Amino acid sequence: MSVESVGAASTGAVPASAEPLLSVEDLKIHFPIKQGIVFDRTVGHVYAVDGVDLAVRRGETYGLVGESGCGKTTLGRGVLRLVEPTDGSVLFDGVDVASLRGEELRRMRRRMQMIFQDPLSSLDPRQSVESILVEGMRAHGLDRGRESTRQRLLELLDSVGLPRTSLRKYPHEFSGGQRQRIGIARALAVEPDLIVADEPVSALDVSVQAQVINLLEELQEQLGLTYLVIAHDLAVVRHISDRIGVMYLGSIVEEADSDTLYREPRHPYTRALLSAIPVPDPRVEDEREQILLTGDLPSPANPPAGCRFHTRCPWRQPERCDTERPVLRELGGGHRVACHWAEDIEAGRIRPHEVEAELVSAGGGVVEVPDSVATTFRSGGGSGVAGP
Ligand SMILES: Nc1ncnc2c1ncn2[C@@H]1O[C@H](COP(=O)(O)OP(=O)(O)OP(=O)(O)O)[C@@H](O)[C@H]1O
Repeated sequence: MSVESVGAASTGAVPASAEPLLSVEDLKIHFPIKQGIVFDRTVGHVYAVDGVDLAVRRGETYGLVGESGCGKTTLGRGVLRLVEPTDGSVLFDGVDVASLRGEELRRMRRRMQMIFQDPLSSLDPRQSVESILVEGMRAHGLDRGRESTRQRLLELLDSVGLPRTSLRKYPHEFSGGQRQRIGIARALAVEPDLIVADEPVSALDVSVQAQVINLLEELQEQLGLTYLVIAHDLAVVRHISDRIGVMYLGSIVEEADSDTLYREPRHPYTRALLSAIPVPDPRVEDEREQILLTGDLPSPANPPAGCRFHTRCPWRQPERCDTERPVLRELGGGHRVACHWAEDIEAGRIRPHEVEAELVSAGGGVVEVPDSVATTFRSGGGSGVAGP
């Protein structure tokens, strides 16, 4: 079963009026770059997360997508306060996470759990499944006597579709998909409200990806969970998300409900990402236009001034794009975009530049470019974001 065979996307399940469980406001996470014999000199910063605003509603799945290195994992870790933010705030259930200390922080942490990309490296190979699951319960005072703990462990195994005989086994005795189920059971063991899932299926065979995604969706329905799902794969994000935020070099450049984002992408970067996804019908595939990005992702240690995307943008307008950083602004219906020219591009008032003399047809062949139709661009480095 491929990701394509996952049930219908869960778009629009949570009303826009629903209150946010998680609000991230102008979050910045900058890592110092140290030099010197004892690394005592700060010579710069990696601007991994550089002004992110987003809100995840209760019961919703918010998908965060972007190419490798754009800051998705750092943002997820910042939300859980596994890394200290440089600036901005993270509100969980209305409480500023940075204000919490000691017991209060520990209690808040129970309510926010993380699922990791590689279950093998996130599970201790020396611990049995029982010990992995009990550890978190014990830390949060949820192991209430031998018999009820055992009952709870069996329930957890049932809920993630693992055999009850799994308790005495060790991570290496399971397949990749089963190990991810152990990771999910470990997160569920402490009864969280929010799960941050960082590339939850990208280390798995395509054949088991859909099973794990379906499991996450079923658990959400049964337990009323809220998800922040981080992925570089647009197909995974589309199928699981109610809303999607597209990240580029430390900030969100576009946000909309899942259907709207795929139907009407308004930021040049999102347009390029979506146009890179192959269409199964070969006739449509041959004829459609593809925007392939030129150049690589700039270094987050030295991001471009103005719009972070201007160095790769086919619609760049020199003065303003090079100097003025666009804010994430509302276009209506909850669709937000950080581009000065979104309306002009949509209306065709601004045409894309011809960045190279030749075009690549989506079918792969190089074609001559008539001057007037320079909407397809030859890739200089690829987007790095996978299609379905
Ligand atoms: N602890 C750290 N110290 C210094 N730089 C870091 C640290 N953690 C991450 N970075 C840098 O921050 C940037 C964003 O990294 P991050 O892992 O958040 O991106 P990502 O979008 O999740 O990419 P990937 O999908 O490859 O994990 C990268 O340039 C990375 O090298």
